[in-house]
Amino acid sequence: MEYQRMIPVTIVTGFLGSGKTTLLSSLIKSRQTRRLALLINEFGEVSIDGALINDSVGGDEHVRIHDFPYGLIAYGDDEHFIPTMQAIAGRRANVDHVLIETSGLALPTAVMELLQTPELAGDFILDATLAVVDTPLLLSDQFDRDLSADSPQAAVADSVATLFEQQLEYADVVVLNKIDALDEDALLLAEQRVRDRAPNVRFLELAYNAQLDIRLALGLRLHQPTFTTHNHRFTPIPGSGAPTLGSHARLNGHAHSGLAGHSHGLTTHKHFHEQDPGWLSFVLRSQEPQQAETIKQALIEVAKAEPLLRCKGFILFADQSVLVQGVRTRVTIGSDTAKQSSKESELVFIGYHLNRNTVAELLSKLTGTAWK
Ligand SMILES: Nc1nc2c(ncn2[C@@H]2O[C@H](COP(=O)(O)OP(=O)(O)OP(=O)(O)O)[C@@H](O)[C@H]2O)c(=O)[nH]1
Repeated sequence: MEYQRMIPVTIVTGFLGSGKTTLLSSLIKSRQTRRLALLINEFGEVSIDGALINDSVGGDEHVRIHDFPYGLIAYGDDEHFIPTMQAIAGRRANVDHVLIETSGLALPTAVMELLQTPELAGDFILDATLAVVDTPLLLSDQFDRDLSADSPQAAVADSVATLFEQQLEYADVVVLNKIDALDEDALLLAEQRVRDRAPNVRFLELAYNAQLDIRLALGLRLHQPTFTTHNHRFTPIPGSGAPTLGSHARLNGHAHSGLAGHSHGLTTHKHFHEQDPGWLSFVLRSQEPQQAETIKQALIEVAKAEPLLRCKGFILFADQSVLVQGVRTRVTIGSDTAKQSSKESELVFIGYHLNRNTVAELLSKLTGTAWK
């Protein structure tokens, strides 16, 4: 039988808004000669990430994007994942690496399992699973449980913490992101918090401005059958100027052997998070032009008042549509403008038991414009 090269797959996971798409965009820019296929999965019904990555690709024929809105990649009810992967396998001569961005509410296990099914196992091999962490949120206890009361807020915190911990648990590599304003002590504390939650993580990497050296992200071969027990070493990026974490020595010596696959009992795990009906996403639209500062403050107020974890989309100002990104109460109005002119603002909201009418009313009141 003719030998067929297995195509390596990297899964990029991480909680809502941790910076997966931004990180992938920067990886694409540093791809050099690698030919990439990207599968982008979002929880919301409107694909924002796919559009942003498409902008980064800018017509590069060696990078192909496959968009999966609706957030349910790799579940039984997703009929596109296996055919898409098979089509990628069909053009294997032109694909060096597959990157899969899961939705911020997904565990990577569903994808990991599917890679082992008969339809895909002969063509793909898991390279590594990366979990991207919003480090400032980790440091401000936003992924901690609220043990103080049996309240709706505690339920949100509990659901967030569970998901966050499990994303870390299944990761080979944890990427500390959004660290541009953090000092060494803060980084060490963040490392400790990750290790407390996920002692088996093999690598911890630092992404300044959502940039990761591509050699630390792709081609890690952490799941190759030929791997035998060995020590890992952390090698600082040459010339990057990035400080190393003081305790990187502890990253060495995490022993694994044989197949080196995850021993997390994948088949027994119920992927309940994406099926947890508490997590909701909806889109609100407005036809009236918005004011930048007003909409920004309004979104911050909504995030303070309601269980809103993420919002993103394009806002129509007087003469153009501009990207808006909200991660909890941190809202930024970007410099990116929509490629296609739009006659309305369109925002995706994601939250836990988030009420659409309440958000629409609040946003309408705070902006003095109709949102529905
Ligand atoms: N300051 C700073 N902001 C960042 C960094 N990485 C990402 N962001 C911002 O964080 C927000 C969310 O980034 P995304 O890349 O869309 O996050 P995501 O994980 O893909 O989000 P979801 O797909 O919705 O889960 C955006 O406003 C980014 O500009 C970083 O390293 N530093």
